[in-house]
Amino acid sequence: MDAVNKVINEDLQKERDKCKFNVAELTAFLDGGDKFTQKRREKENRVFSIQGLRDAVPDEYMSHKERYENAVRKAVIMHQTLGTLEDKTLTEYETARLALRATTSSAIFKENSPLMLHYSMFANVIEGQGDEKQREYWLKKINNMEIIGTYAQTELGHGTFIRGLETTAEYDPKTEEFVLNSPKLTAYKWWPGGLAHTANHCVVMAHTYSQGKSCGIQPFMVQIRDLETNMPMKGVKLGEIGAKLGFNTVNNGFLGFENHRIPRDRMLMKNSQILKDGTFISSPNSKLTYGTMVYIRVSILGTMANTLGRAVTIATRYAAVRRQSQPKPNEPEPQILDYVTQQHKLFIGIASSHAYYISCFWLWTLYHRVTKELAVGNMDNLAELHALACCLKATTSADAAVLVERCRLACGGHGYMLSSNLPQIYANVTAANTYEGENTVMLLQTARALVKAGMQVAQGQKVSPSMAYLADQSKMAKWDSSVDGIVKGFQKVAAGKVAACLASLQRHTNNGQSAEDAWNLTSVQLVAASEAHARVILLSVFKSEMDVQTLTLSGETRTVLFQLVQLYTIYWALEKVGDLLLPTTTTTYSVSICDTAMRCDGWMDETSLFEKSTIQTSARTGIAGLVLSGLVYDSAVYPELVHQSLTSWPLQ
Ligand SMILES: CC(C)(COP(=O)(O)OP(=O)(O)OC[C@H]1O[C@@H](n2cnc3c(N)ncnc32)[C@H](O)[C@@H]1OP(=O)(O)O)[C@@H](O)C(=O)NCCC(=O)NCCSC(=O)CCCC(=O)O
Ligand SMILES: Cc1cc2nc3c(=O)[nH]c(=O)nc-3n(C[C@H](O)[C@H](O)[C@H](O)COP(=O)(O)OP(=O)(O)OC[C@H]3O[C@@H](n4cnc5c(N)ncnc54)[C@H](O)[C@@H]3O)c2cc1C
Repeated sequence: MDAVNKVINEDLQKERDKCKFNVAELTAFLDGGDKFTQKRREKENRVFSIQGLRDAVPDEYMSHKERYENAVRKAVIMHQTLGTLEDKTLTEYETARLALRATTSSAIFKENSPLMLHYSMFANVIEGQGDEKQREYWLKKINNMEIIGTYAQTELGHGTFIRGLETTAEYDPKTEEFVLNSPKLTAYKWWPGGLAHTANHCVVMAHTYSQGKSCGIQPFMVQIRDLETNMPMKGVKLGEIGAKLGFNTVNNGFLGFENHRIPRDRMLMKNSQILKDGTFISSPNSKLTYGTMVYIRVSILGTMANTLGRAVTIATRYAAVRRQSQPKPNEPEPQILDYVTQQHKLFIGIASSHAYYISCFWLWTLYHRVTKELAVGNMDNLAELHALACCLKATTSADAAVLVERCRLACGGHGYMLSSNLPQIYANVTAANTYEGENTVMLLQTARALVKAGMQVAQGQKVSPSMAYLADQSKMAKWDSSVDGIVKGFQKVAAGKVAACLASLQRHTNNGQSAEDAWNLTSVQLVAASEAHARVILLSVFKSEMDVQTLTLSGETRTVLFQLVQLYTIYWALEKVGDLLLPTTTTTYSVSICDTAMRCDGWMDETSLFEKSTIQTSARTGIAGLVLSGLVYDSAVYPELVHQSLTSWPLQ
């Protein structure tokens, strides 16, 4: 340890010495307690002490094939090292929490492991979709690595639209088998990780038919390669999809079927069944088939916390050791960390990473509760979980990608070097904007739930807890610049946007548009409403969970954590200041600006501005007026926000 300390850069050491809180306490807080920090370290020490996991040559100097082989080699060592560490004494929540923090894999694979999908979606889909017998049979093989699997859903022609999948599984009662086919090129599975050369089994989502009728999309366990030779099974076509921005060691592949037969019991039958004679028994809720995606969307919040945490750690350390320019003559060049603009770039990354951890733990708790409810047939909270997972997955992955790129830029030229690892981290993080549900599509899913909730509020009905604030708007006091006050402001913004969406949908349908066209015409606002809702959740959960969870921490640690909460909140208040300063009462702006098409319960309806080109000029003038009146309306708030942001960002 002494030897290591001696080579630590002097500036970095000075920064560390300035720390006013107990680092071990904060670490244990994030891990969920000392016991878990210890478990995590044990895992890390085992992995990091293995010489064979260090690359002799940097990945980027290897050929594509060498990189893949090197990744497989390391994945095998990782499994041999960690495979036995499963701790039966932990609850599901604790295991998930530990897995979130113990991300040894990201230190070993720059572009992820070829077994990534085996551990995540493949194992989870058997857990969630298999009946008891199937779970018992397959999970043992999965845990022992007797088989290696992946999750094959996306096709060349369809990723988002699952109901449009073209792979078919037709039941043949004579042989009690399903016959799998890829009728067209667009029906080929395209993207699954590990499919190209690694996996010998996969769960295939296929459009299922029995007795000449569609039984919807169902999951099937399919052996795709011979376990001895690793060659494709009869009627199976496999290959690699090609080079990508990142994920190059994940071995993403394609898969096609030609009359490939599998036994009846390979359909995962926890939710839907096909009996021997071909009778189809449908799931109590067709969306249960999509359960694995919900699981991964929840875990993506943790992935974003870790990934952003890595990037901002690299960039902040760099900012401590890098010196540049000479603002004061005859004085040494300052550390770039002393520039407030540099702090502005980096500290929001630190705050966001913490916000995502906290939100992820919170969402896991809901996930585990809903999973338990589903096990006893209670579907009441599935829609809320889905709506939260979608918008939080989309918002955190979009923000994390922006912030990681900002970290890269904050390292100047060195951030452009692969040796900084920031380009690879960016490639990983930006992928999350697309995989597991493309972000716009995810936001539109949450928007569906928001629109429903908005209509329920209008009819005086109760809505789900995370959307209850939509009903409280009239009672709500004016927002202010405290953290809780800003959360209220964001609730007003989201409620206003939802109301504007409802009005726009109504107007379009009144004008004779179909519900689908009205939805499409309103979709830019729907996405904005959904994002605003996600901001409400992220801000309010960060604050409220911190309030409760930090009670036992020392004053110094609490202080720094609440500085992060404050920083995160003020940052987003300033980012969305236009939204926050728009007046939310009908009295602040009037019909005369550009007629009722522009307003909805006092909220500006942006679509109508674009649509009504004839009134665009007057509408623009109107916006200026609105913003001005907004400033008057909240004149006390804005300067205070700016002041607070400037004084609280440079954390001690
Ligand atoms: C776009 C949607 C969400 C819905 O599409 P749709 O065809 O309009 O759906 P629908 O059948 O009409 O249903 C709409 C209805 O279904 C509900 N719903 C949709 N998904 C869920 C869910 N998971 N849980 C609970 N409910 C769900 C929606 O809320 C709608 O409900 P509503 O009608 O409003 O009451 C869906 O098809 C979807 O999830 N698409 C995204 C595909 C995706 O995520 N693929 C992931 C592939 S695997 C992968 O990327 C691995 C990456 C690697 C890694 O993880 O590391
Ligand atoms: C790195 C990576 C790993 C992956 N791993 C796997 C895997 O292991 N297994 C697997 O099955 N899949 C995997 N995928 C596939 C991934 O899940 C899909 O790419 C994703 O679901 C998006 O689908 P798509 O590619 O068809 O995009 P599209 O749906 O074609 O999206 C293209 C554009 O169309 C827009 N769009 C589409 N539909 C709508 C709509 N209804 N309303 C508004 N806009 C819309 C989108 O917003 C987007 O801008 C992976 C993808 C990546 C990038």
